[in-house]
Amino acid sequence: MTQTHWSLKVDRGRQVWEYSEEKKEATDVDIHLLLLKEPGTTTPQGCDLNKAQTPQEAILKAFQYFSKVQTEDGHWAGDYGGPMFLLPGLVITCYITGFKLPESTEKEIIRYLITRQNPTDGGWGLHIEAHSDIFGTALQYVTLRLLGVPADQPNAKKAREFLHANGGTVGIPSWGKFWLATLNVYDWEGLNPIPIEFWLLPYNLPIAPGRWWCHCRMVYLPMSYIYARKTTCKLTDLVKELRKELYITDYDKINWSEQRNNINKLDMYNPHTTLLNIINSTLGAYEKVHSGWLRKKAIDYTFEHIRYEDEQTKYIDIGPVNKVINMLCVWDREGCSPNFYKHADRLKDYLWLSNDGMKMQGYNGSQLWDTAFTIQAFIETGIANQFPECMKKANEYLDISQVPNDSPNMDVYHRHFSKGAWPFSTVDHGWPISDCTAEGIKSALALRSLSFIDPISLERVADGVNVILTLQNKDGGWASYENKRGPNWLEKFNPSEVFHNIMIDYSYVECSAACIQAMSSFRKYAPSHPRIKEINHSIQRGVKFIKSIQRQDGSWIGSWGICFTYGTWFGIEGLVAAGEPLNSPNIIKACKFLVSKQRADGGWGESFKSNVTKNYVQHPETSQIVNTGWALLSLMSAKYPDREPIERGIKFLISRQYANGDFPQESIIGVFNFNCMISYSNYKNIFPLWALARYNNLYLKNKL
Ligand SMILES: CC(C)=CCC[C@@H](C)[C@H]1CC[C@@]2(C)[C@@H]3CC[C@H]4C(C)(C)[C@@H](O)CC[C@@]45C[C@@]35CC[C@]12C
Repeated sequence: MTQTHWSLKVDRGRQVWEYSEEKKEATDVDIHLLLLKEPGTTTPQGCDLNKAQTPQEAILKAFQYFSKVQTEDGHWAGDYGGPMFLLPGLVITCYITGFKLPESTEKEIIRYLITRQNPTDGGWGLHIEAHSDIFGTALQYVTLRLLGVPADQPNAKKAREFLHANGGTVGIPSWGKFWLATLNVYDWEGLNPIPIEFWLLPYNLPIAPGRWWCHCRMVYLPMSYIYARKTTCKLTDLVKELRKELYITDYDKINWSEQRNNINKLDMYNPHTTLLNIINSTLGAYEKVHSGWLRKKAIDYTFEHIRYEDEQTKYIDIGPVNKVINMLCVWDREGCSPNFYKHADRLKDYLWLSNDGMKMQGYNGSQLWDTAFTIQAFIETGIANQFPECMKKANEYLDISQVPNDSPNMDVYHRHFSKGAWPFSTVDHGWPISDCTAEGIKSALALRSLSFIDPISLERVADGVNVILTLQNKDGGWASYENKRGPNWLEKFNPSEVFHNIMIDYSYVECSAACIQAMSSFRKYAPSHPRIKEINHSIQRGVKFIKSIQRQDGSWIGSWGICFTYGTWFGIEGLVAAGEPLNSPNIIKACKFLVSKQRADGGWGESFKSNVTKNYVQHPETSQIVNTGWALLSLMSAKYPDREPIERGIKFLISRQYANGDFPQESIIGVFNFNCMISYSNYKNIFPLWALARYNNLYLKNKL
């Protein structure tokens, strides 16, 4: 019997890691997620340790194992960590507001930071696999110190040495400057202005915030509030010590206004444009003369939007960055009010425990996303009917996660329709996403092949299709949460230095292909639906868009996964689902591209540098099971005529499967804004299984 202090509690997708003083018996889910036993050695009921020899055995074992680590409420939970710039915001907010995290949580956070420290140079980077930089190192250093780690503790000392050897913290990117200024260890003069009056601009101006990508909008909303209010931590003894530790010169002698555009070269990925620098200087001058009346009006206005976002998401908020800044805003406005405590309670939704310690996730989980893919992979095996309880629970999760209504006063708060959409994580979060809605539709329809399922009605599926239809952009593609609302040149104002493409929501191959697939599937189930003409037309436009962004070499670049294998998987599946002939030049070229990237070990493996550089970069070590899964799914979807590369890929996957049916966790596989990587720990169980299932159906046709 395996014992644990920590156990995952779930409720309608909400995930909270609970600590108990006394050790309790660990569930299969806890053992799987916390790696409480050597990976590959656990045997939940029905699993054994006889390694699979054939594709069919591999499928059965993979299904059996993964079905046993489904949570009680029907979803698959996993680690959605990776970025290193999130946890510091949470800890700094707790410190400033005086909200004390439980000691058990603090201990696990410290363990995480120490585990993830670069042992060679003592720093941290933008994400767990990135090179060390100032953003990562200064923020983790501050976090350790706020959690009580003394300055002379070896890990802290080493981190400080890294900072000092690289010029100190003055050259931290703007989001780091923001957090340090709130903590009172960076002067507000050292920041370019974050003008709150912007929020009062009318929507018909192309630069109005309502046109920005929702993540950018929802981060700069509370940031501009805090900047306007200059919400700053008290000058405690620890703050005074940090002022000494972070810099190589005397804090009081730093020329702060000269630091506004000082970004360390280790951190720089997206340099400011000249236009942005000119605007920043102008805004700097405006700051000195701004109207007090207008500022107050803007502060009240932004707080009303912050409150709306909090209430619509039950205080989860759209993402980890605005989550904690909104919490700070509520504290600034109301002190430790009931709303402040609603925020504090939802911090738990972002804190994820794993074998490396406790981190802040990039979202409140990836529940719906992972569950929708799992359902589709399971159905494609042809043996889902042997797992009725698992499939029924997955269907229930899908059912309760569909967003029931539009948000109130959508226009005022710049929200898109959400009735009928699926979110990425939970219904409480509720922000609709194009491709999550698409995967929700695809999996809801796929479940209809199982006689024991009480399926989601076609009316409700049509509500999802409606959201997709409304989200199609003028270019024929689909963006992530909303339509593309602003011009491309808005990107010239991107102030973030570390991310690409944050200003507006662009059309992506992933989102577009998923929407095409969902509508193609829907028209099979509802061929005489009143909107069928509209759907057909939308699919055609989508196909044109996908073809228009295919690269010369036949690939598509991925924006949310690493990288070309991910994008190309979507590109091919989208075209095939729409009915594109398999001998079309687009499909042939895409397959050729994939085959040209196959490695000697039979698999495919990309480095995260593919995303960063926007060119295919082979993984420095070996093939990766998830990249291999995507490449194989693509080739088989296109019915690639040569079976040999496919067989080599399948052999590679089987060779990597553990004897118990689980698969190893390899390199990080997700990404956002080209430069920051994010973990999808369930992908290792989903995509190899899905590829094996397709292989069996295509070539072996063996009943399992
Ligand atoms: C505001 C910034 C720059 C940082 C905060 C992080 C978030 C922007 C991103 C963290 C999770 C992301 C990646 C989110 C996750 C799901 C994807 C997707 C797989 C559904 C994809 O296909 C569409 C875009 C995603 C919603 C994502 C957007 C960006 C994040 C929220």
